[in-house]
Amino acid sequence: MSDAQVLVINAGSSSIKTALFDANLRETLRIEAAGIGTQGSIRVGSGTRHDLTLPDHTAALAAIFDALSSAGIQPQTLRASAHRVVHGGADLTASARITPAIRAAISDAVPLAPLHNPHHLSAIDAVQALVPGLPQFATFDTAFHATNPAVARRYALPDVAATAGLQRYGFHGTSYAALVHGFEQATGTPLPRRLLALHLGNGASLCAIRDGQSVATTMGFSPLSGLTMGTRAGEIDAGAVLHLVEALGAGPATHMLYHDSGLLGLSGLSADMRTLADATTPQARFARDHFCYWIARQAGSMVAAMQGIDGIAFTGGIGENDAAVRNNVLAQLSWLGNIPHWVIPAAEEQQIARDAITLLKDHTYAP
Ligand SMILES: Nc1ncnc2c1ncn2[C@@H]1O[C@H](COP(=O)(O)OP(=O)(O)O)[C@@H](O)[C@H]1O
Ligand SMILES: CC(=O)OP(=O)(O)O
Ligand SMILES: [Mg+2]
Repeated sequence: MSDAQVLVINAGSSSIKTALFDANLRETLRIEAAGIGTQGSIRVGSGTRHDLTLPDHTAALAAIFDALSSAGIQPQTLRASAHRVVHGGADLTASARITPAIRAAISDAVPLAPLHNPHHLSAIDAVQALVPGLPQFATFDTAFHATNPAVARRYALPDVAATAGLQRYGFHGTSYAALVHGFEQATGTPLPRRLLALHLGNGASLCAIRDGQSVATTMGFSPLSGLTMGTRAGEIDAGAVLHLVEALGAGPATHMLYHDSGLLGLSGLSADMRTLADATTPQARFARDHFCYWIARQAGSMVAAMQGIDGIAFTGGIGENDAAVRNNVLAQLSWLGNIPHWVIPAAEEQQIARDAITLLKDHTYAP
C-alpha cells in the first residue's frame, strides 16, 4: 500500500474518537469529541479540550469533519477508512472490508446495539458520501471474545428457532485486544498470565484474560448487561425485564434500560462520571458506590473463570482518569492479596488501524 493515510473512526456511546494513521501505524492526527449529550467537548491533536455543545452523535460527527477539514486533510488523499463496530450479529466477528452485505448485517444488528450501530452506520455513510469508493473496513468489538468456552458463551435456553444467535458475545474486545498487544510496551512488564482487565467508560465491562485470550467477560448478547453504566442498567433479572415490558410496552422498556438507567437513573443527575464526582447529593454518591460495588462483585466471577489472578489493568475514560473509583475497586478486591495494577490508555483506534492495514496488505482493493 502507498503511504497515504487510514482514517479511523471509533464511535462510542458518549464519544467519537478519530485518528489518522500512516502505513507504518504511526498516528499523525487525533480528533476526539466527548461528552455527547452531557458535557460536550472537542480536542484536536494534543491541544486543549474545548467545551462544545454536542447534543447528539450527528453534531459530533459534523464537528469532527469540520476539524479534519480545518486541519487541511484532503479526504481524496486517504487510502482507506476503518471503523469500530460494536455488534456484527452472529456471523460477523473477524475484521472485514465493508461491502453492501456487511453494511446490511451491521444494520440488522442495530436492535442489539442501539447506542452504537446507528452511529457506526452514520460514520460509514458520511465517509462514503465524502469519498465514494474509498475502501472502508470494520473491526468488531465481539471478535476478541471468540475464545470464550461454550459454557461461558451459551445461555441455558433450549435450542429452538427463537433462540438462534442468542449467546454471550461480549464487547469492548477492540480495547482488550489493544491492551494485550500493547501491555508490555505500556507497562515495561510481561503480560500477566491471568489478567483482570476493566474497561470503564460510558459503557463498562470486565474481561478475564488468560494467556492473552479472553475466557470470560461481563457483557453478553448486547452491550446492556454486566456492570452499571452511564445510562445502561447492567445486570438485571430477566423476570424484571419481562415485568417492565408488560408494564410499559417493549419500546418504552427498551428505552428505559438503555437510555434512562445506570448512573443517570440512580443519580437523577447525570450519566457523566465527572459530574457525579463533583456532585454532593446522596444519590450521586450512591450511583458511584453502586458502580464500584458491582465492578468488585463481578470481578470475583472473572477471577473464578480464570482460576486466580496475577494483575489488574484499568482502561477507558473512567478507568484512566478517576483515581477514586480505582481505589474504591482495589480496596474491595484487597481480599485477593496484593495484586499489581496498571492504568493503560485505551488504544482502540490503533487496533482498528492495525486490522485495516493488515487487510490492505493482504488484499488488493481498488481505491
Ligand atoms: N477526569 C475524569 N474523571 C472522572 N471521569 C472521567 C474523566 N474524564 C472522563 N471521565 C469519564 O469517562 C466516561 C467516558 O468514557 P469514554 O471511554 O471516553 O466513553 P465512551 O464509552 O463513550 O467511549 C464519562 O463518564 C466521563 O465522565
Ligand atoms: C460496547 C460499549 O459499551 O462501548 P462504549 O463504552 O464505547 O459505549
Ligand atoms: Mg468507548
